[in-house]
Amino acid sequence: MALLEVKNVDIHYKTEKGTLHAISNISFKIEEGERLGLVGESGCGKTTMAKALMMLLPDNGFIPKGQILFKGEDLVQKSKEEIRKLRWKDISMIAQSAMNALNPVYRVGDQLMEAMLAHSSMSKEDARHRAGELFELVGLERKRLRDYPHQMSGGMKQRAIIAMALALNPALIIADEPTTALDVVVQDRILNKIIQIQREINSSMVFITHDISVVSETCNTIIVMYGGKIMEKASTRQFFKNPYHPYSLGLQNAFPSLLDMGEELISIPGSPPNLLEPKPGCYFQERCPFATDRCREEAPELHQVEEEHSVACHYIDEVERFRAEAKKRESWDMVRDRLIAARTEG
Ligand SMILES: Nc1ncnc2c1ncn2[C@@H]1O[C@H](COP(=O)(O)OP(=O)(O)OP(=O)(O)O)[C@@H](O)[C@H]1O
Repeated sequence: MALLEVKNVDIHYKTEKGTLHAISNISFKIEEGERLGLVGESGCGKTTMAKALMMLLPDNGFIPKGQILFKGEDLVQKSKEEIRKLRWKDISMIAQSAMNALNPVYRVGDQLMEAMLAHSSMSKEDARHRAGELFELVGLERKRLRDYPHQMSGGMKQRAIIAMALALNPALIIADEPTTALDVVVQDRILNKIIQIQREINSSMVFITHDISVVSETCNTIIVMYGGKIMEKASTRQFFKNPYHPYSLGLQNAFPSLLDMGEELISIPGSPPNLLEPKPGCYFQERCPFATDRCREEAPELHQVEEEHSVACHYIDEVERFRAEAKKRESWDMVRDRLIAARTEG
């Protein structure tokens, strides 16, 4: 049995303008010790998915369909109290704005101990000892336990938050852009630290990022999301060697560290779909250089293309041509022209 299995999940938000379909029919599994990267542009539903795994959706968010099975038990059906017991101890989260999550008027060490005492039967003495160990583990001096948040740099605060997320050896860690707010050198060090600890405690991890180059370095498996749907799902190795989906090809063009020296950066023209009024067909078709009438009418299912590699595109047989053409700037310029023409007509 997988540690986590997300099965046919939809997530909606009630808004003044109607129901927003943030996640549509998403399924994936995470095995013990696996690191899964959820990737996509802003607004594609990554944070919504992460919050759902912690059952921390805002009040207007709900799950009308599907199951989130953690160790075989459906989190969607659990009571608030049952979920509260799982948080931190079994599933923990390093949130996007984690650094601001520390309470400014309490010492950081006390906050760490409090989190441990609230979610386990540890004695105060054990918690104090463990807090010291954790600080050292994330690369902070023990004496920093006595600091208030304002006495720490951004990187130190983020390390303290990571210590908190790892305190009770959770089986699943959800890291939502855990280093975005930090400078690049610190980012790298902290990412390495998170993975080193994740390996030591053999937890599984969902790693959320808009930057696929981060996934290439940190994850075993990758899911590319677009408009709240899965476009491509593969082992990281497969994905970077043999990407299929035109959106994945576009993302790979847009990240410098994945390109060979000298290749130019090409961004994907246009913006993600309006999820308040989802259109039929493939969500990516407006921005896809290869879209046909079929793509405008019929939404593609996820097809398996290789072992543990699935793609939601009608034209997987044409992947060789797509790969060659997606490398050319003209292919994407043509999309830009098409979008401008559509806007002028509209
Ligand atoms: N509380 C909310 N109420 C209404 N709509 C929301 C709410 N939170 C998110 N959304 C919408 O749900 C969709 C998915 O958003 P989400 O934040 O999950 O995406 P994301 O990929 O994590 O983006 P980012 O990287 O910017 O956080 C977007 O269209 C967003 O506007």
